[in-house]
Amino acid sequence: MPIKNQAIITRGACVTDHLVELEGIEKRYGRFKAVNGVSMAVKPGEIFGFLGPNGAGKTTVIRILLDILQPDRGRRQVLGAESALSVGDRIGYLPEERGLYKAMTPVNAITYFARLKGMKAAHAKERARELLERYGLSAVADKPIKTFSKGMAQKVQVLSCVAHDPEVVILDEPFSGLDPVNQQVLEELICALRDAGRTVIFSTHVMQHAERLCDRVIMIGRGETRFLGTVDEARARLPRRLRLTTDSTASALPALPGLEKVAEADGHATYETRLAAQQSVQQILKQCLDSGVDLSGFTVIEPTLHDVFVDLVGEDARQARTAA
Ligand SMILES: Nc1ncnc2c1ncn2[C@@H]1O[C@H](COP(=O)(O)OP(=O)(O)OP(=O)(O)O)[C@@H](O)[C@H]1O
Repeated sequence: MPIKNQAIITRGACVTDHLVELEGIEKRYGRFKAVNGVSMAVKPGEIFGFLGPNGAGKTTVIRILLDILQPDRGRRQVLGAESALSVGDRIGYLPEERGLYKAMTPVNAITYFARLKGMKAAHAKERARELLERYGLSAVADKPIKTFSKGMAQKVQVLSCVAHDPEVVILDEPFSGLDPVNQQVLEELICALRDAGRTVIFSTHVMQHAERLCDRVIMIGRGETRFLGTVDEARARLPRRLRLTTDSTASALPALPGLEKVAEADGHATYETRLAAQQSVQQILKQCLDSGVDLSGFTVIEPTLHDVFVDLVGEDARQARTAA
């Protein structure tokens, strides 16, 4: 299938190398401001993560992007168009609310959605069978969806939104409801889309998926951007930590930044300290040995995207829960 992505899109007099752009998006529901000044841009071929706790505004922003909702303020463009509706055949969208015609078979459902996006019937059916085979559903390809588990039906819905080979794929919480094996299958599908030159945007609050898949992420908390950048840039926001295991007492340890006991078992205690950006681990170990500390182990802990999420939007999540 030909790759339709254009590296550079001309929009009126303006040239942009972004497939998707949002600028200063604001949205109120009544008096409640759900989105407050979100700006972001997605480049061709990127996997881009929309991250945030429940109620952060992810679905609202995605719906604004797709012209399903109107913003109160701000500008958007998708594939060079001001309205995603005018380039709908080049977009694949998995909405947060799942829904398929239960009496249909997966082959017919995928064929139906591909035809709505402009594919010829025979080609759409061939593509449906090929996808079902590739993603482990060929044995049930001709069974009614009403006999499927929730996860199987969700896989069919994901395949329905990529069957027409869209340039941009937008998936709202695609991993929710899938077991670990099918989460892995979905990760493979997202990587296959990226390898074929497609652009994928997905929302999630499970950081491990974003950490493994995303080139860049936006973290939203209570409608506001808390972070925008690469996964490495996100992780670099937090210090590495050094974990030390010893049977010496805490008072024997040298004064280390943020030192705290994190575990105790069989006469050994484990402590953690923060490492400064360029600080050498050897230097701290030497300090310990010079102080007569009997170390039985040490580990350097790199911050994860989950740690950054908790640090940046954990408070937003707690406040949203209190307000609910
Ligand atoms: N139609 C609506 N009317 C009033 N408030 C709404 C409406 N839709 C969403 N909201 C509120 O706007 C905020 C953002 O909702 P949104 O669904 O965009 O968040 P989200 O990040 O996708 O959340 P989740 O991860 O739970 O799906 C929430 O506080 C939600 O209650």
